[in-house]
Formats: sequence, structure tokens, C-alpha cells
Amino acid sequence: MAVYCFRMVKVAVAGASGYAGGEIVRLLVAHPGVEIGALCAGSQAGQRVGSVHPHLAPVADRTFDETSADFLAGHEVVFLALPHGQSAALAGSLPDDVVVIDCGADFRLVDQVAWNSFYDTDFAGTWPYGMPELVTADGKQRGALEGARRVAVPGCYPTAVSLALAPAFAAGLVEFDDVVIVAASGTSGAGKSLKPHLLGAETMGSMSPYGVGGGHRHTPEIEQNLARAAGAKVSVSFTPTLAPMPRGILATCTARLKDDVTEGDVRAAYENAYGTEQFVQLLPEGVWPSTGAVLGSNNVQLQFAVDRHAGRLVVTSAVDNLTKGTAGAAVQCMNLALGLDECTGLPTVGVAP
Ligand SMILES: NC(=O)C1=CN([C@@H]2O[C@H](COP(=O)(O)OP(=O)(O)OC[C@H]3O[C@@H](n4cnc5c(N)ncnc54)[C@H](OP(=O)(O)O)[C@@H]3O)[C@@H](O)[C@H]2O)C=CC1
Ligand SMILES: CC(=O)N[C@@H](CCC(=O)OP(=O)(O)O)C(=O)O
Repeated sequence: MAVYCFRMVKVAVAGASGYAGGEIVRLLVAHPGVEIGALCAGSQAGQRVGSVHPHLAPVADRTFDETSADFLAGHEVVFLALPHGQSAALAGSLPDDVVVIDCGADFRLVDQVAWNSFYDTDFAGTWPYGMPELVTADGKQRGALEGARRVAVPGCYPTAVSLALAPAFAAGLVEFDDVVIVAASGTSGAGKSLKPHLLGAETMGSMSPYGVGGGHRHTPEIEQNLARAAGAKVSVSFTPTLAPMPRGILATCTARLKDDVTEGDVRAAYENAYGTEQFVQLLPEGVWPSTGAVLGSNNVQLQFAVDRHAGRLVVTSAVDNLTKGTAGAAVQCMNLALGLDECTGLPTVGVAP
């Protein structure tokens, strides 16, 4: 039996009444090294946690605090799970030695021009990007997260897509300018606030694309990640779709193969990239990822095929958008920042059926 001996780290969550914040709390409740401090909300401040998140039984009788520097003071780690554009001011009020982990997009992009093209708030800067398993031209991204005091958690689609394609780019198996991605997401990806196009009657029994034609803000984030893997500029066509399910992302990613690349080359590149990773699984040949198999876990499931007819590599990946796609990655990055075992408190077992 494993015996844990941790110093308890006091942790706060801003945006705790939302989907991403609620998932962070779910994971923190099971984390042996943290003490849950302030749980902050916006319009729902003052409400009982159990009235908003009835599944979070151990903290159900707590009350959401207001979101302010005063309530966030005195914590060693602060998670921000707020709408875009809200993180910078709050982060700026926190001391430099506090670990601040932002689940929004505010600090993900390096390129200010790309930021201005896809977001309507001012460019706030760039923090270490929270995808430990990402293969980059300089080794794994993990190195930038160990001991970090500021972390930008990736978007959910970029998590599924970048982990699916990066090994092929890093190994030089595919062309960098012919990449087509179609990904389906559960509706929780859009957050909890009321949106007419996400009403049950609109989404149940129906799938629909959005952000078609290069308009989705995750396009530059995916290109940034793949460029880090390739060591060169990458351009992608990315189409997200909304699927009638609460959670999960299934991404189908294809890229033109370079001449003479074999299935063995591809398998070797992915085994080399992920063979020692706890959360990324290249499935046995012939077994394909499904969102149902990763629900509630921090896992990423991958499978590939070489489509000789079309001359393309096809990689499919599945993640739970709220776990590995947001909150799981956030907790994983907290572990790395604090020098804990990276996997502490993170589920590798899903919920099925
Ligand atoms: N959902 C997902 O799959 C993913 C989400 N993210 C990112 O995580 C962040 C949160 O997303 P998500 O949880 O889905 O969104 P939700 O709409 O579900 O939650 C938003 C949270 O922010 C709080 N909030 C809103 N406005 C304010 C404000 N002015 N001051 C203080 N708190 C405020 C809300 O509080 P209240 O309800 O009390 O008003 C709520 O707790 C976003 O940046 C999102 O892009 C990233 C990856 C995936
Ligand atoms: C289904 C759905 O609407 N998904 C969201 C992506 C959620 C995500 O990754 O969040 P960030 O906003 O933090 O990048 C969208 O397409 O905008």
C-alpha cells in the first residue's frame, strides 16, 4: 500500500462555480497534498457549493466567496477558471511566489498579432504553456513547467489535437502545410452560462459545425504547438463541431505523409514520444479511441492509420474536455510547479458506460 507524506498546500479556485472550476474542485478533493481554501464565484458568490455542484459532496456545505485579491490572499496556489480577459488583473494582484494557474486563454499565445486577430481583449503576455507531454524541438514541454509560478493551461481542442499530431511533426513524417482537423466536443466546452444555441432542444440529437473556415480561436494555438514540435511554421485547417453529449472531445487529425514513411515509422515515433507518459496512451493496433473511454479521467487515447490511397496520416484522439482538457491539466501543472509527483491525485480510470 502506498503511504503518502505531503506538506499540505493551501489552494484557492476562482471561477469555482463554473464547469472548469467545479472540475478542478472535484480533482482537488481527491488530491492528498492540498487543503482547499477559498472557492470564489462571480454572480453565485454567497451560494452554497452543493446548490451549484451537487456532485461535490465533501465541500457541499461550503459557501462561494467573492472573487477578489483579498479572498485569494494567503494561498500557495491559485487556479483561475474565469472567462477570457478576466485573468490578467487578478493575476497581477497576486504575489510573484504564488503559483497561478490560468485555465483561460489570456496567456497562451506568444504571437501578439495572432492574439489580436482572434480575441477582443488586450494582449496580456505569455506564460509557460501547460502541456507537459508536448514534444517540442527542445524536448518535452514539461521542462518549462517544473517549478513554474505562472502557467497557461491549454484549450481543450488544442490538447486533443496537439498531442495527436506533435510526434509526427517532431519526427518529420508529415508535410507542415497540409493539415486538416475536424473535432467534436461535448457542450460543457462552452461553459455554464446560458447560451440559446446550447439549449437542450437545440443540441440533443443534432451535431453542427461552428468557427468554420479558420475562424476558431484555437487555430493559432494549435499552430503554435505544432510549430514547437516541427521547429518550423505549420498551418492547419481546423473545424470544431458540437456533439450532443455533456463531455468529451474526439479529434480526427490528418496530414499529408512524406514519401516512403511506413506504419512502423509512425508507430515508433508515437511510442518514442509517449511510451513513458502516464496519461497518453497509444492504443493497440485496431483499437480506436472513444470519448466514453476517457470520461472523468486525465487520459488521452490515440490511434493512427496510414491512408495510402489519400497519402495521409490519420490520427484520432479522445479526451475529456473538462479533465485532461482543462482541470486535469491544471492540477498536473500544479504538481509539476510544486515539485510533487506529476500524477498525484489525477485519475487514470474513467467512468463507463
Ligand atoms: N469548459 C471547458 O471545457 C473549458 C474551459 N476552459 C476555460 O476555462 C474558463 C472557465 O470556463 P468554464 O468553466 O467552461 O465557464 P463557466 O461559464 O462554466 O464558468 C465561468 C466561471 O467564471 C465566473 N465568473 C464569470 N464572470 C466573472 C466575474 N466578472 N468575476 C468573477 N467570476 C466570474 C463564473 O461565476 P458565476 O457563475 O458565479 O457568475 C463561473 O464560476 C474559460 O476561460 C474557458 O475558456 C478551458 C478549457 C476547456
Ligand atoms: C464546445 C465549445 O464551445 N468549446 C469551446 C472551447 C472550450 C475551451 O477550450 O476553452 P478556451 O475558451 O479556454 O480556449 C469553444 O469552442 O469555444
